[in-house]
Amino acid sequence: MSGISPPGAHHENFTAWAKQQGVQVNGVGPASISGHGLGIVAQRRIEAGEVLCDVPASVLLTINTIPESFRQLHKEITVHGLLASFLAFGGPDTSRYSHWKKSWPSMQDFQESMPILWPSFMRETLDNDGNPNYTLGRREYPAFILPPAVAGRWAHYQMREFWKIRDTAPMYRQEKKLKADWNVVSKLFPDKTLSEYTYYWLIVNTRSFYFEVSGMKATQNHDDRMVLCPFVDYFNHNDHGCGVYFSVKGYTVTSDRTYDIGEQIFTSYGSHSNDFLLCEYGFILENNRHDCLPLDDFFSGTQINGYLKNSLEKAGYLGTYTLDSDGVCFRTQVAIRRQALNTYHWNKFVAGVDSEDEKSRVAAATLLQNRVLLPYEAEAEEALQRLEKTGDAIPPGAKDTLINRWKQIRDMIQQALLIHGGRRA
Ligand SMILES: C[S@@+](CC[C@H](N)C(=O)[O-])C[C@H]1O[C@@H](n2cnc3c(N)ncnc32)[C@H](O)[C@@H]1O
Repeated sequence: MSGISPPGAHHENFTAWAKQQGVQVNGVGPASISGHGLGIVAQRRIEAGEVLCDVPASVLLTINTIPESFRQLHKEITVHGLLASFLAFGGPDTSRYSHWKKSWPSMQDFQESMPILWPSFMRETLDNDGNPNYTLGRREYPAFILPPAVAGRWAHYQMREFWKIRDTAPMYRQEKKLKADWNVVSKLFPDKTLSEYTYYWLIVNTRSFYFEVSGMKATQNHDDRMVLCPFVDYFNHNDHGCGVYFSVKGYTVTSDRTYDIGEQIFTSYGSHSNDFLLCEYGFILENNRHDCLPLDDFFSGTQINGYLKNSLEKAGYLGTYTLDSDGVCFRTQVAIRRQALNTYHWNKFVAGVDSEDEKSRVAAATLLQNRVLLPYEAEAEEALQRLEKTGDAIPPGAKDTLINRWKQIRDMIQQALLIHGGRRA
């Protein structure tokens, strides 16, 4: 099949090692797949419901696999941070994993794909020529080239309140987590560099699986119940994919449908939007049934008056506003109508009474268009224009991904403008 080639010696060695450790592999194997790094392909026709691989718990890398003496050095650290520290600085105790380590992507791969590693100017406003610009001219319109749902910044004048980075944005939460972990680890290994640590931290970020093992505190953060699972970490993600099941015995991957020989087989990492996938895994899907855009910023801070906000809260409709290929969600419709309609009509809408007259419908559609959809569309148009002009300071992989992502965002918004009556096809 086009774009699929043999994986190379490191991966053959790793697969042989994994099998020696008790990993059972059935009718599938790793391959190099263009645009996907390594992935898993069918080596024969696969039927639905077949077990494709089975990884015994004894082979997993968990906090319990890490020698007690190494673990004890790290007093307060996340499981993520500890696994990364062990892989980076665990010395001879990690030699068992040498074949596995050689099967992983390089730091350069991460620099191309992971927003957290992209050059810092990419977080700044770009001027009309696509150059970083910290002091915009009066006639210039600013643009941020990282999507708001990744970096938490907006350039559109209506969203200036969010000009400053929101520390709740996914990329900044990720940075905060890395910084906190490195704060612990750098004191234990003062001669090591942040770059060495970051590489393994991102390996754990992009390749770990949810698991519960004894020794994890009951209070352990749900997001931090993670382990590394050899071979299963070769599977790439799709919005439909094979089931990955865990039990105390280990992990099993079972085929969700039939596959032809040479076809790539995916698992699903979860119901993630493309902005989430970009931030956490460094890629986006061309078609993603879970894709959506959060709209909460349009109803936060001074975007909405306190009284209306309180009534939304009382009614259980404050926050979690989204837009997807079907338009804006019902919660968003409720929040818009809280601002566009009087309380009587709003209460009727919330109660599901279909009493909306033409005047109310137009008022809600206009507000949605002017407050949310047009500013978001302008954000996308400006980002795309600047991106087209940026030179080679942006890693080529990053530029392609961002252009594709902003186009998806723009398409979703334009679709919503059609659905909600703001624009004709
Ligand atoms: C668990 S690993 C999967 C194996 C990985 N492709 C490799 O080369 O080792 C997760 C990483 O694979 C890549 N990936 C997963 N699904 C992808 C997809 N649908 N398209 C492109 N890259 C994908 C991303 O780089 C992601 O961070």
